Parts: sequence; structure tokens; C-alpha cells
Amino acid sequence: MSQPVLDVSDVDKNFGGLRALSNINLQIKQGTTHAIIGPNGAGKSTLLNVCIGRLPPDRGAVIFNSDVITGRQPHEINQMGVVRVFQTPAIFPDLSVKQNVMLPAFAKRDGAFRLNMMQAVADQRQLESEAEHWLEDVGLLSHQHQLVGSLSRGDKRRLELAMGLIQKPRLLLLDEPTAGMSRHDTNTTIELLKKIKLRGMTEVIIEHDMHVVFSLADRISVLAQGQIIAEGTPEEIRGNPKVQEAYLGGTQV
Ligand SMILES: Nc1ncnc2c1ncn2[C@@H]1O[C@H](COP(=O)(O)OP(=O)(O)OP(=O)(O)O)[C@@H](O)[C@H]1O
Repeated sequence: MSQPVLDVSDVDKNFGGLRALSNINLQIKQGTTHAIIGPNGAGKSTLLNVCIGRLPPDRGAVIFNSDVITGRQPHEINQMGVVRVFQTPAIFPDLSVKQNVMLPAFAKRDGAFRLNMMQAVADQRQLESEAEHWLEDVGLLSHQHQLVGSLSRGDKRRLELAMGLIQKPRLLLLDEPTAGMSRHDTNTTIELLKKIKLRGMTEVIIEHDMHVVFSLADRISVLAQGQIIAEGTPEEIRGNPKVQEAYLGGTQV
């Protein structure tokens, strides 16, 4: 098997006496969409936070493209190409749609002020055109001058996706991309994520909506009480009795 893009190896995470993650092993292959599902409190967000450096694991390692990223700061991991979108407080409602898309690219580019004015203007123009490209990609170009505060929930999610894509990720972590969306917006988002995937993007998606999961995932890992209780193709997971049991009383898979 080729080297996985992301390799989570023997990870434990405790909060006091609570074992939120227990011996997690997970490999994400290049160009695939891998869904992580599980009932409330299963440990999905904790796992994502360990992967992006927001939480240190108590044991084990996370390896991204052969580099051990455990112990690195979130911004370093982000610079390496791991981009998390959705459920982030990164939108500025008083700025325009285009200005919001430019922000993460500014931060990523060098994080420093440029003293050369001509260069600064050239950089600004280039970023604007990049922002327009990604806004067109997510279907928001016609809203580029609008203030973000006035966007619908679905459009805000599309904006967040453009803010992720402008960072040119090598791995996209999608945290409940359709939470709270109408069915129409959900379906539009599914189509958009399919389009991005067709370009070879590697995606990890945490999602409660099984319609979204089964529309997008190549592989699914099921977490329950901090452990991976099943992993496989959507067909394998759909028929797995352990998974049905974990969801009993909740969403049916
Ligand atoms: N910072 C924290 N301090 C203490 N306990 C925490 C902390 N973060 C999460 N937990 C606990 O760890 C367990 C896993 O939580 P986590 O948020 O990872 O689950 P989840 O699968 O993402 O749930 P949901 O689907 O409801 O978002 C839960 O019991 C939760 O209460």
C-alpha cells in the first residue's frame, strides 16, 4: 500500500478520568474521502483536534506525509497543508466576502508586513484574483462585494470552503460541513465536495447526516466511546451489526 497521507498511530487521549480516545489507528489514503462517524460524545472532535495540533495525545503519534506532526503547533500543521474547515470562528461579518477569502492566504503567505509598496500592491492584486478564482469555484463570485454578515447559512459554509481552498491544502478536514443546512444547501455542498474530490483532494469528513456520508465517503471509520469499532466501505459499514448497535436509539445507518 502506498504511504498514507495521514497516519494516526496508537493514539490515546484522556480528559481527567475520561478516556476520550483509546488506541486509535487510522490511515487516510491519498485522494480518498474518509468519513468519521459515531454517536454524540464518541470522540470525533477530539480526534480531529489531535490531528490539527489543538490537543496533544497522551500516547501515540500523528504522521502527515511521513512527518511526525504530534507536538507541533496548530499553525505549523496548517502551514504544512492540513486545513480544517467549518465550525471555525474565522469569518469576519463586517468584511466583504472577497476580503474574508483573502485573509487566510495573507496569513499563510508570510505573516509579515512588506516594506516595498509596489510589491505590496502586486501581492494584493494577485491575492484578489486568487480569491475571485475560489469564489467562482464555490459559486459565490456574484456575492464578492457583499458583507459576510448578510449571507445565508449555506453561503457562509461555501465561503468557509473557499477560505480553506485558497490555502491550497494537501489534506482537507471537514467538520460537519452541512450542519444546520436546508436539504437544498446540503445537496449543493455535496456536489461541491464531490467536485473538489475529483481533483484528487484528500478529505476527512466528520458528519452526522448519513445522506452526506454515504454520498461522499470512500471509506468510513466508526467511533464509539473513544474506540474505532468498525472501518470499511460504505456498503460494509451499512450492514455492520456493531455499528447498528452503537447507533441504537440514535441515527440509523
Ligand atoms: N475539553 C474537554 N474536557 C473534558 N471532556 C471533554 C473535553 N472535550 C471533550 N470531552 C469529552 O470527551 C468525549 C468525546 O467528546 P467529543 O466532543 O470528541 O465527541 P464527538 O464525537 O465529537 O461528539 P459530538 O458528535 O456530540 O460533537 C465526551 O465525553 C466529551 O464530553
